[in-house]
Amino acid sequence: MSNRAWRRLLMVLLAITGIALAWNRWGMDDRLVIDADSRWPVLVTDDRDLEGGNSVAVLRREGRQVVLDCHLGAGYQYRFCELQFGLGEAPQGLDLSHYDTIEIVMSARAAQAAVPVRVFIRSFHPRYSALGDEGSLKVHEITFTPADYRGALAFPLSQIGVASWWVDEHPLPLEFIAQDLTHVVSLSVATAGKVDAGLHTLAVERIELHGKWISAGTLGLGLVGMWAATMLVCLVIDSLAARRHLRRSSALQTSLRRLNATLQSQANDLARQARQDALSGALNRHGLTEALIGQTRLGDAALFPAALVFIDIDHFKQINDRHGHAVGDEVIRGLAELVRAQVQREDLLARWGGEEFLLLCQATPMAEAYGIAERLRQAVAQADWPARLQVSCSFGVAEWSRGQDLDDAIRRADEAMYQAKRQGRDRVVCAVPLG
Ligand SMILES: Nc1nc2c(ncn2[C@@H]2O[C@H](COP(=O)(O)OP(=O)(O)OP(=O)(O)O)[C@@H](O)[C@H]2O)c(=O)[nH]1
Repeated sequence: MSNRAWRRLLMVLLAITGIALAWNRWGMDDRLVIDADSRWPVLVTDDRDLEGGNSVAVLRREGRQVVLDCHLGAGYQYRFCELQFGLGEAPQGLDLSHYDTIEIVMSARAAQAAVPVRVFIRSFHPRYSALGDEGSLKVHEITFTPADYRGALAFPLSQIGVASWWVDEHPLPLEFIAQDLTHVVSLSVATAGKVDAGLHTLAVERIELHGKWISAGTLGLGLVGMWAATMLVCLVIDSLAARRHLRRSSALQTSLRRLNATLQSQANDLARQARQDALSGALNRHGLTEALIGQTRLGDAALFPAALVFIDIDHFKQINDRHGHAVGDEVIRGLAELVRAQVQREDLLARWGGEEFLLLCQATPMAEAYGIAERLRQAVAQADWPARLQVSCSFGVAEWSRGQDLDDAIRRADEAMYQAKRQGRDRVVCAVPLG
């Protein structure tokens, strides 16, 4: 992905994150109202079914309020009256877990005085609840005095903990004694414990639950997931693209390397062709000059005194005329091979003209050069030539000493070779007679 695409993606993710967080903070409200007009059925209960219980609960409606008149009797130890809103049938009930605040607008009086009340939330759980047995529902409980809050109290729903007496009566593993509001069956307001007998009036105007469709925690997790998933997908796309790019560039590199090698070998061929005679494989004049420049770098001592041997095939025209140019070519090639086989590696052999070769022997005095030429002459005479030819060569030998002009030395060798021709061919003549 390009930098621009990354920047755009980051902007989009930041915008989504910002909008979602702001919406969660100031919007996404979920509100549940429980009052006289809401759809929840209302009923009252008292302790008359219990041992000695003689409290009497009466339900009535007064304007917008649901009122419980409770004649709290002293017969039962834990006397009570209760006003209950049925929120759902067990086992499903109603899920209140996503609400975080509860607001209660109500009053509670007894003998003209403010009294405390209890709020119960009962919920079902298959681990400890049985269908049809209200006593098996988990009881969450909080006690407060409405008058202390001027009749309107709002607090976090998490403050309504599991009733301690319920925990005592239900010895369960720890994970089952925490608040659980996922399957709420009822929400009640009841007289508090240990209040005096007599007439108690509990008037509930409204109970409201507030929350968010999505809790801040869930939203945070969702946003982190969105960032992580997007980054992961982008990184995978990027790494696939990088691998594709790498494959393409390595293929390109390979073909460039091959092309380079081909060009290099062509350049080497061309350089060799520029220095070499194609027919005989010996150096050409330019090649000899270059080779000599290379030799002079090694120092004069390695080169001088050098011997120049001019070699010319005798009556070569006749060979061509009688046996054709192809045979003539073979003789030229054969002579070059024969000379190379007879001399040292450092000696330089160049094709000087049609059937003429120039051999340059380094650090070779005249007497030794004469010996080399004579050996070559005999080798030519004894060699097997195509078409059973009898081939001979004339040799002219001259010395090239330090400080002497090379062209001069070549001319002297050439003249010596012509002298050999004149003297009857198939012989070696030195430019300076040997002592
Ligand atoms: N086959 C062949 N012939 C060549 C080549 N280059 C030159 N020649 C021939 O070599 C012959 C040289 O002839 P000449 O210079 O008269 O010398 P020659 O016949 O060897 O006589 P002498 O040198 O006097 O012994 C010519 O006929 C050229 O055409 C070549 O590359 N291939």
